[in-house]
Amino acid sequence: MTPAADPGARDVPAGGRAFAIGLRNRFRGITVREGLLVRGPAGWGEFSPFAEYGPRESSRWWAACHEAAHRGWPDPVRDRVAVNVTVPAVDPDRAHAIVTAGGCATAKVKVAEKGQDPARDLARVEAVRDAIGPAGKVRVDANGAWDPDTAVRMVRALDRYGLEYVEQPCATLEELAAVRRRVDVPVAADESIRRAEDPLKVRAADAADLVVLKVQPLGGVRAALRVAEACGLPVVVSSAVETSVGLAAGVALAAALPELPYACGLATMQMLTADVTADPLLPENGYLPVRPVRVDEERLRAVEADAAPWRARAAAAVAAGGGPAPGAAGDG
Ligand SMILES: O=C(O)CCC(=O)C1=CC=C[C@@H](O)[C@@H]1C(=O)O
Ligand SMILES: [Mg+2]
Repeated sequence: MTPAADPGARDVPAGGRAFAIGLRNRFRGITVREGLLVRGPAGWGEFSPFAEYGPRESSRWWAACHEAAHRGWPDPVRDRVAVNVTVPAVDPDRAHAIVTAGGCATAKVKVAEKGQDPARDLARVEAVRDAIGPAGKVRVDANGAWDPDTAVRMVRALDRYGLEYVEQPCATLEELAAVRRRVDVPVAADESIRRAEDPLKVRAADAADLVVLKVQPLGGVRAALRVAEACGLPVVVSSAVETSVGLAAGVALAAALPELPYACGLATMQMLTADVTADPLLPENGYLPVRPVRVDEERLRAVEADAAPWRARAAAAVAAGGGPAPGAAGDG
């Protein structure tokens, strides 16, 4: 759903509660995750667009928060969701420890970090393969940082350790398609899918074997389900590194998809140093349970931040959502 399609999504929160929670390792250039939690008749919703996102793009994040708080989600077709452990662009020892502690049969490894030597990607993926064992699955995510030649070279080199797929090796659809023709490893589109019309473009360009969908950037669970349907490609649901409140929306999407052939990127609670619930959405034996999340007042108070700037961001997002469908692409 676009924000404009749900008149209720135009309600600005009066009583939202802001949070600021540290990250265990620097991820996507940030060390603190911030956002607003809003309570409605259907439960809690999370509004946590990254700092650089303007009102138009944030309007979809607001629509997702509003859906969670005021409508709830479609019925699940499964009661648990297989997940991957997420490995930031850390040194091999740390990567090994994260995978061992993660207890998942699939690992997603960040590569192509700005300023890092490619040899560090190889060492990190080698350590991850060692930690997860020969039967485990290893996928890598370059966040669009490689040019096609570098992507082909790096994917072939990293595939020495056995890759399940490579996520967003390059920035554009044309580049993804070119890489896809030249490597045997499947290609996943992530940043290429942020708007409702994007999946059709990904298909038309033959740019990907599968797509990564995130609930907040796409404007909610129902909106993401429609994107999945329009796309016709296998879906991996991934988080935007949210509290358990935001993660629950990702789990709801994964639980409602008719097919779920890959582990999802929803085991990100362990990347944060605290949560807002007494019962965080953490994997058990590589799976997240499909269940509601109850906010714990004491835990929320321990990470609470000034809500005024966040209410202002939400108000700006609501105002921007009334216009034409948001158009700015970006990394969620
Ligand atoms: O998919 C995962 O394993 C965890 C989530 C994740 O990697 C991401 C979450 C939020 C922002 C992104 O930079 C990043 C991604 O690119 O997929
Ligand atoms: Mg990604």
